[in-house]
Amino acid sequence: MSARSDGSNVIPTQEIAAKVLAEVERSRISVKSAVQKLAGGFDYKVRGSVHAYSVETLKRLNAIDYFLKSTLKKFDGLDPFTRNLLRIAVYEMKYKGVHPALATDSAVRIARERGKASLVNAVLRKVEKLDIQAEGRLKELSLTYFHPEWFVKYAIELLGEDGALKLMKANLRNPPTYVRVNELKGSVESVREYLEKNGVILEETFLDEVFRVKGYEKHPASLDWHSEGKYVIQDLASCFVSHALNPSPGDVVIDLAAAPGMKTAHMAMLMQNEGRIVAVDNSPSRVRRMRSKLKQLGVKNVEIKLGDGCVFECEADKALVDAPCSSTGNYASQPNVKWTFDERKFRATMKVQRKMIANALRNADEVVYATCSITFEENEENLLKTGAKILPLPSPFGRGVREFRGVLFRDWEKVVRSFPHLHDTAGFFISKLTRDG
Ligand SMILES: C[S@@+](CC[C@H](N)C(=O)[O-])C[C@H]1O[C@@H](n2cnc3c(N)ncnc32)[C@H](O)[C@@H]1O
Repeated sequence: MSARSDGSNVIPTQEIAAKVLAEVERSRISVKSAVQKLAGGFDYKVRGSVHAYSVETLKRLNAIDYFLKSTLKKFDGLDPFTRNLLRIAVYEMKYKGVHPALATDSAVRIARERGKASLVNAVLRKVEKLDIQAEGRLKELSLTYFHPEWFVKYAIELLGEDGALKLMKANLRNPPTYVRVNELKGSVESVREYLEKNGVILEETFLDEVFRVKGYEKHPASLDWHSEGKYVIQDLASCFVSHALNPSPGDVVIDLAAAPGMKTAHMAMLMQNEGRIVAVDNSPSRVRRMRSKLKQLGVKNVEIKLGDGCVFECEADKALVDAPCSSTGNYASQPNVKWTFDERKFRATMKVQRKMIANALRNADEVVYATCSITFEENEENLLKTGAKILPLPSPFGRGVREFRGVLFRDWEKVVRSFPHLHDTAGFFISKLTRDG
């Protein structure tokens, strides 16, 4: 822990969180990676508190920036640290329940070292007196529920107003934590016993190897067996994806968007480390992460390939396309995506998704196509456009969308959807395909 220059020993959570947000903005890395990079030397409680400050601020970015832009015309032109320090202070005074004078004082103290104390003080004193005055229903919902206007409109069309509001509220909660036992390294019973002995309260799910964490003294990710790869933290709907493909020990499986390897590792476990999985991804840094993750988890039947999943060739029995997507089902754990995914990225991503589906069907007889997106276009409509034959999947969650904006999807009862507000999971779409005819 570094002492402050004024001699106090207070850990400057706001200061580190402002640095984390500036880093997320600059290098587009996740909050988790930025916290690791900038607060890795602090104990897990400090890291947890910096993470919470950063994530909670990011979740409400549109409303926080509304206050700041109403007060300071040149807000976007500020240096990244000061801009994000102001955001943290506004989060504290408007949404965290910190007394405005206290939030302002701590921000001003931090800004003083950088010669920005009077600016920060003046802005925050004005913000304190401001309320949101939204014009129109969409804008009002957007600023009240902290989602972009286009998403509010889209979610209302897809789910009705009641469903959309419930989804947006669920996106603001901390996502539930699920633990998946890695049976390549330990039995379900031994891991369960270990976690319970360490004060983790577990609840069974419909999958034998997955538990929901109901409470803990220390977060399961901070315990030794997690570093030893005996279990991973993985969303329940994400775990269902590998079961949907149902790989057997003798199979050859191709995973066309594999990094960082959570589902590859799960499939390796279901295959008891036998057969062969070819795991492809086009991101060198994510492939590096996958390599070390698979090693940590004791996975031995995987060939890792840096390549383009849209064209990669490998004859296989089964293929998984866990496609790059808008992450609209993952806003609870990745709130920064809400503010960065635009129309151009949507179009480019959907093109990749369709190419990957077509390539998977060229290489394998059975394909599972999954996304963590809630949009009809990335899911049901993509399947219509690729002309694949859809095989029925059992659903532990809900079913697909039958019709959206005049497009009919007849096979809606064969595919699976999960939603944060309905199933306490990320929003996933999961489907099983084969070649037509
Ligand atoms: C949803 S993530 C995959 C998560 C992974 N299946 C898991 O369970 O850990 C999508 C992945 O697709 C990769 N990707 C994007 N475009 C690609 C392409 N053209 N070829 C291969 N991989 C691609 C991204 O780098 C990212 O790792």
